[in-house]
Amino acid sequence: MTATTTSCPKIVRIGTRKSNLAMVQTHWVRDELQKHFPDYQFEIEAMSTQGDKILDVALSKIGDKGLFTKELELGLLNQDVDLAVHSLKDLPTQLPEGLMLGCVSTRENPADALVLNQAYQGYTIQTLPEGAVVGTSSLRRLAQLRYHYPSLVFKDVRGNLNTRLKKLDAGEYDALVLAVAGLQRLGMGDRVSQAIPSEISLHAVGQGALGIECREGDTAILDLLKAIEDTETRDRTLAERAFLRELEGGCQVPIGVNSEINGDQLTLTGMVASLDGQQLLKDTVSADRSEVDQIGQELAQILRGKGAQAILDEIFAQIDR
Ligand SMILES: NCc1[nH]cc(CCC(=O)O)c1CC(=O)O
Repeated sequence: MTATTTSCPKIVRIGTRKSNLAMVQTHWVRDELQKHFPDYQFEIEAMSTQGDKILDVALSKIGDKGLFTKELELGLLNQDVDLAVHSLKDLPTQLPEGLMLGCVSTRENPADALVLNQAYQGYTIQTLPEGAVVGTSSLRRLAQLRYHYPSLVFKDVRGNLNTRLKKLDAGEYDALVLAVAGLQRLGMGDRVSQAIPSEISLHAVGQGALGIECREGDTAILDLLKAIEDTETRDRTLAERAFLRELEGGCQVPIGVNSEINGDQLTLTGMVASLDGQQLLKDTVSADRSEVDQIGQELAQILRGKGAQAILDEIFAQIDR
């Protein structure tokens, strides 16, 4: 018998959705981990989630709590996978018992993107003509754009990114509003006609960042995840998530944010808007970046003081949560 020289590789199983975007993101995570830990073997386990199966119903009508994450979380709890890669935007602010947000990795441009039909090239969100048909499935985008541009016509759009772009190119819409990050990650950054300024559209909590979920206290996995953590993105998105959690909103309510870090200061701007575009409440809180939860909670309290709860209660009454 000859002694073997290679030790058995440690296997880490990574759970993901099957969508193109999810697969691109997960391959990135896998490649990064592999670079840092050449002795490990990383395997990808792709699963369908509820949100991938229900494609014909407006997201805002289904409610969104865990729509894109539940199956992956079950995989973690059942020990079928060791970590799950999510678009942080789709990860609920309250995680199931026994699971935690293990790390947040680098963020792409978190802004919303204006994508135009050929006949509308050259326009911006500010110059689109009255009556132009803008497709979005997000109540947050809808409420803010209605507030600023009441003469545009808004129409729901569903399906994966390619389906949506096909509908746009076929003339069903004159423009779409999508996340810059998703288009960039899929190599379609050239379809972004405009990154919509944050004065017009505050992005979704966590937009453009990846959140990696794992079992609570799984120190072996948490040690690996430290290698791909981006601490600035982590602090910004933790403050954003604290804000959303305090308002008890999911990704399908008209709540938007913007965050930045300058030195030790973290600045968080947040807004809550009514669906008809009549009301839009907005404010900003700055504090030391170590105070992520307090920043998010304080901003939520300020907006509550201005009347945010009444706006949200009316919306919650319409959405099946
Ligand atoms: N809710 C769907 C979703 N989840 C993540 C992204 C894009 C990438 C990201 O925001 O990280 C999208 C599509 C979109 O909003 O256009």
